[in-house]
Amino acid sequence: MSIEVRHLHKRFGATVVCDDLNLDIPSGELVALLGPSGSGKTTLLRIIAGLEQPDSGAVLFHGEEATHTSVRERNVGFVFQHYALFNHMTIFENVAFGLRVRPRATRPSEREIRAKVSELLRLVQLDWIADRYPHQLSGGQRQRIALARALAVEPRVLLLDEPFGALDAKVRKDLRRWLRRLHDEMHVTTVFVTHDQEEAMEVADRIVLMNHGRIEQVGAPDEVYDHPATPFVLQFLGDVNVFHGRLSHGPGSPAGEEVSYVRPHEIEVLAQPVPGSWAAVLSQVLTVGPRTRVEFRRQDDGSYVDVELPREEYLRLREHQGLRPGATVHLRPRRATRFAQAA
Ligand SMILES: Nc1ncnc2c1ncn2[C@@H]1O[C@H](COP(=O)(O)OP(=O)(O)OP(=O)(O)O)[C@@H](O)[C@H]1O
Repeated sequence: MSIEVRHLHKRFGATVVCDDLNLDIPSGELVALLGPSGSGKTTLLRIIAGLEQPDSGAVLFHGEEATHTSVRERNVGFVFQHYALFNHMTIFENVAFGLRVRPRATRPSEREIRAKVSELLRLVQLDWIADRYPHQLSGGQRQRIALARALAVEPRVLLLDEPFGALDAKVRKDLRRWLRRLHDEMHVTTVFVTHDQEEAMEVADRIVLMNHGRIEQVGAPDEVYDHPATPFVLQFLGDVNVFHGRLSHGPGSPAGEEVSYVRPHEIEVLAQPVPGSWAAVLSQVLTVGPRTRVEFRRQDDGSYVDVELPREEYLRLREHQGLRPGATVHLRPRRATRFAQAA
């Protein structure tokens, strides 16, 4: 089921939350809505679901106008950050619920319900806890059951709002991979909201970057990371050093103020100066796992520069070049991104 969003506008009082949003989601795709808090991700998701009405604009499901159809007619499955399972029902009954409440005419038989629920519990790898109650499950297990429950009614679209937001980092990581595999098996068109760029990059086919109610860029994870359309996208997708003034680069660059962005892993640390390098003094070293983050202070203007190196590389530089706090080195950006300045 494809989803199209056309010229969507929504405001709450004076706050513009959707500012002329346009988006095409092909059938079977897994799309992440990524952006900072308040950028309008949840509102867009709720408008797609039918839980919220836009002020103007349209939502189309499979080419058909769905803007004013009810949630039920849209046949969407939801999972929220804190998905309330029914505590007095077993896991099996929780997953079966959506099928049991169907009108008699479309309700599957008891045998079909049993087969369907067992299949879904196997799919989320929790068939062995069918007889337990929600309070006997971990947070991660509960979210997997929430997904199984959403999938039971065979939704045309799956909408997930920060589904792993309340879980700890390790469980989140496991569930991301699991969601990706599940999606590859099911191919249900899925839209999921996150403010975590790593989660979006790891899970999604395409990322929709939102900022202040607008879409800044839509693209595959590599595409948005390697070719960010705006400074916002570049800064949101990872740490970056911002340099004002000219960096050394070929002739023909425009005169006047220029802003360049260089990611910490795109800076070389050299013992000797080369054209375009800056002398800098090492001020701090921080190692987290396999990566070492080194903070330098430029000698020319006193600004700070973050450099990230593989830990082994840092240890080698420390051993052979005396790279430790107080040492002077030369830094050269390997790659810089610049944006055309608004006139
Ligand atoms: N029902 C509402 N009434 C009034 N303002 C609202 C309502 N829902 C959302 N807003 C406002 O709209 C803006 C966008 O909210 P939304 O929840 O869509 O953003 P978000 O990107 O999902 O943020 P978060 O990641 O914090 O959930 C916010 O400023 C929010 O306060």
